[in-house]
Amino acid sequence: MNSKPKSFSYLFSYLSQYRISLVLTIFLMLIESGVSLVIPWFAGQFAKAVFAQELLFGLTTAQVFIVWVALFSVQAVLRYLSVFRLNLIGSKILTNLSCRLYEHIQMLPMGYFIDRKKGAILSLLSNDIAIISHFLSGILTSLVPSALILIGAAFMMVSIHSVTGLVILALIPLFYVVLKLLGKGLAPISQELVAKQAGQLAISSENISQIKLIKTFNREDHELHKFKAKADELYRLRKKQLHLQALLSPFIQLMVSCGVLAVILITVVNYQAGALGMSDIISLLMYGFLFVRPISNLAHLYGQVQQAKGASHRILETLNTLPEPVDEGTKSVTITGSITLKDVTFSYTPGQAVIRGLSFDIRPGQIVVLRGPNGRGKSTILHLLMRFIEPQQGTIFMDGYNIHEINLRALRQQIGLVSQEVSLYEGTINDNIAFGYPQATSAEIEKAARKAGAHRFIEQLDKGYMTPVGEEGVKLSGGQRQKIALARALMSKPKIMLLDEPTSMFDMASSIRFKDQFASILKDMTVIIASHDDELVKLADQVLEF
Ligand SMILES: Nc1ncnc2c1ncn2[C@@H]1O[C@H](COP(=O)(O)OP(=O)(O)OP(=O)(O)O)[C@@H](O)[C@H]1O
Repeated sequence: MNSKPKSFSYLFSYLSQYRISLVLTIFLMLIESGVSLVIPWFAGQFAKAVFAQELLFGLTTAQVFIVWVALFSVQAVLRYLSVFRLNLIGSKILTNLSCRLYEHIQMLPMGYFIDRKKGAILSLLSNDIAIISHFLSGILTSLVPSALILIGAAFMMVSIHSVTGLVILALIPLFYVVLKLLGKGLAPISQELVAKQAGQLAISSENISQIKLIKTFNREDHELHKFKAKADELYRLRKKQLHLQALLSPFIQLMVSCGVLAVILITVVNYQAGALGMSDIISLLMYGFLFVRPISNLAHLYGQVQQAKGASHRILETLNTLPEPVDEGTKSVTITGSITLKDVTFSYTPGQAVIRGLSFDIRPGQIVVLRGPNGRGKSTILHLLMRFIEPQQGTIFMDGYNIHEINLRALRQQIGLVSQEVSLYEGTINDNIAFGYPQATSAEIEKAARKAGAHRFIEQLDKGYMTPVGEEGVKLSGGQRQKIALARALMSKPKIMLLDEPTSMFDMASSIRFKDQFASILKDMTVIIASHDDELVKLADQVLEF
């Protein structure tokens, strides 16, 4: 994994993957721009022939018009092809970059997710990525043909009449200065707008996932008020942005119109002085008008750059966050289940240790109960063993190996975890039980479900194991979800089983059955249970009090 910090230019490296397509598209654009530049020249030649009462290249007037229509048609077809191809490249960048970012986000340590709202991460993968891909493909759509037309038209004008050409060229730095001045105000607004949009997405995503809570406490009005306040903030920012953007366009229009007027004046004066012919005037005016499109394209591009800067800042911050070292740790050991903690200290917030200097030894196959009041750090210990979080001091050993030496994937493969908040995926019960072991047969799934005490309720469902559980398992009860989570953890036959309040949602009968069959359900495993349940304490070989 490349740990060198990635900068804005890294995003441009995505363009290099589409070299051939880009070269082809730029080639199409060059031809299109060439055709656009030929048209005024052709008009001038045509006018010259008409005034001289001669045939243009030996063509009749009707044939000249056919050539003209042909030139316009070629221009239209080339424009269609180049715009389509560029948008296609933009979509490919969008797909590629979002997959790359998603891959990276998945590999980030839990700390990244603890510190951020879900909506803010979703906004990275949707809003920010879309802004960047539009920018990357748009920069070429606008920059290449616009620059070419500007240079080509300026060159043609200078070659027809140097003074006129130079007046137009003098407009370019002036245009740049105006753009820069307006852009100064536009840049922070655009960046703030993108950040605020992400914030609003974060709020709505959180509210929708907490809708039950909002309804329970009749907080709809309050939440709506909060949402409206954010929406108003966004509106005010958008208004400012629109105001500046709206100023940009007439300013540019004004400058371009002044430029065209200057061309008209100069050409008329020169025509009267006999320095220019009518055909030159026609060509010069057409080249003058040709300037309008690239200049407004460049102004639009400038606005896009400001937005892209904000979006890229957040994307790069995420891409520069180091992923979990999943492939580090050379030892792919098969653990037997012995665990040692030596002077382990851990804090979520610097200076506020949740666990301080903790040491204990657990032998393979032991049942250990972590007992203590709420908030003492029982779940935190389970998360340290999973390496979701890392201790600031001390060492954790498994089978005598420092867990940093054990390959992280191999380590997690051998540990089962049933969390306090059970997470199920949208899919069937079958899919959920086989989540960590997709090659499982129906018989294996049923066996795990029986052990977890889930088989009976599953059997009673219309579609049995093929019953969809809904998003996050909403279609199942809390106890049913807990049983499925237990079956899922049992499927991979872990050597260490971590259970966080495993029976908290079980009914009395299920709870008794679980405790009665505890030894056979969790046979050959080291079991660590965080629990307040005194009945479970009776099953323990070791009780660690906090
Ligand atoms: N992601 C987090 N960020 C900051 N503090 C946290 C985080 N998770 C837990 N804590 C804090 O760490 C402490 C220990 O939490 P933990 O969940 O490990 O306790 P617990 O003993 O399992 O509690 P319970 O019996 O209620 O399940 C608590 O004070 C909690 O506020």
